[in-house]
Amino acid sequence: MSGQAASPRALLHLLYNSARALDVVQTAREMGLLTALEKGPVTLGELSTQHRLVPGRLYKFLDCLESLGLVQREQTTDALVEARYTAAQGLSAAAEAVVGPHSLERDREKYNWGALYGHLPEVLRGERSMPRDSFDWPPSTPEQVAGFEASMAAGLGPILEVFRTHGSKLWKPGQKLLEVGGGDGTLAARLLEEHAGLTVDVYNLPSTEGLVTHTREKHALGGRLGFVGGDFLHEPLPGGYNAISFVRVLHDWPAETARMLMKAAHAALPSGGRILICEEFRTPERLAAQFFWSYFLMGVDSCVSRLREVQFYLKALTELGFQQPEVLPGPFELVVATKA
Ligand SMILES: C[S@@+](CC[C@H](N)C(=O)[O-])C[C@H]1O[C@@H](n2cnc3c(N)ncnc32)[C@H](O)[C@@H]1O
Repeated sequence: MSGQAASPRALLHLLYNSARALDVVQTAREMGLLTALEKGPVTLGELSTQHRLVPGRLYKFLDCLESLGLVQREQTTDALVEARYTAAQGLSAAAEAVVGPHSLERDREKYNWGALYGHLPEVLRGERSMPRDSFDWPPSTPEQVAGFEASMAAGLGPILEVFRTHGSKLWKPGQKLLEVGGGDGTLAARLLEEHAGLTVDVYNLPSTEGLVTHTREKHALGGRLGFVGGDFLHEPLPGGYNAISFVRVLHDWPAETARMLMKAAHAALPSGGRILICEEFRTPERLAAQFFWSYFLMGVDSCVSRLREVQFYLKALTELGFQQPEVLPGPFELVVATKA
């Protein structure tokens, strides 16, 4: 794949055809064509025989995928059936994540984005916002709290993976973690299942206590999964922990608040205690994955929701006196630093 961005005009043509483009991608996924293409190169002849498809029609179908930049074609003769195709590595996994049955995008559709759709001039002028009964930040009604935390838990996959990859380096038996803004406790529960000697307290707004209780019961975790109700904007973080984590929390707040929270963690940790920060650090691909929220949150001023470069955190942690800030690799990176 060239990896080059489409020209503005090409991109706009594709955007205009987005419903049809999705139909093509979904069909390719469902018919197993993406997997075959990813194992490629494969010729049009082979692909149409394997899947019992009409070569001339499949060629046009593959033109659609090629225009989207999802496959590359080599054509050295005039014979259509000899055209050879290769898909971008990771295409099947990407299609699964974005258009598959458990797609994050599908989950986002339940939010009332239609309240802004077609009204962006008023939204941008500050004359129209997301109705608070549709979405409030932080979530206010019990339904909003439960719906929001369930959405967050559904998107934990890449986070669980980075924690799993570095688990043996991160945790020692007997350690206690404070999971700040820890949602319904799903991440905490998964960490507890993987690390027998660990205990975790979720620190979250008091309104989420019932959700964490439910998670504790669902995973049969007893006293290993605790809950500390509080509001980190108005109270210090509690002490007594070896590590404090912020997972998809700091990016919701302006830089000053994010720094204030890292400072609160520094104050609460003992010497040798660690801060862990995991969220989507800003890259072009992640900005694209964030498109829905960039759009939706135009109507919600109380939620800053910005993807920050990882350097922001490394600099802030060093300035606060944390030592050896390190970026552990993974589908979302994990920043870890130690209090001197
Ligand atoms: C974007 S969610 C992330 C949830 C979870 N860490 C995850 O990644 O799935 C932000 C979390 O911060 C919590 N939160 C928001 N404002 C808070 C506050 N003032 N004090 C404590 N927690 C807060 C929310 O309730 C929510 O659980």
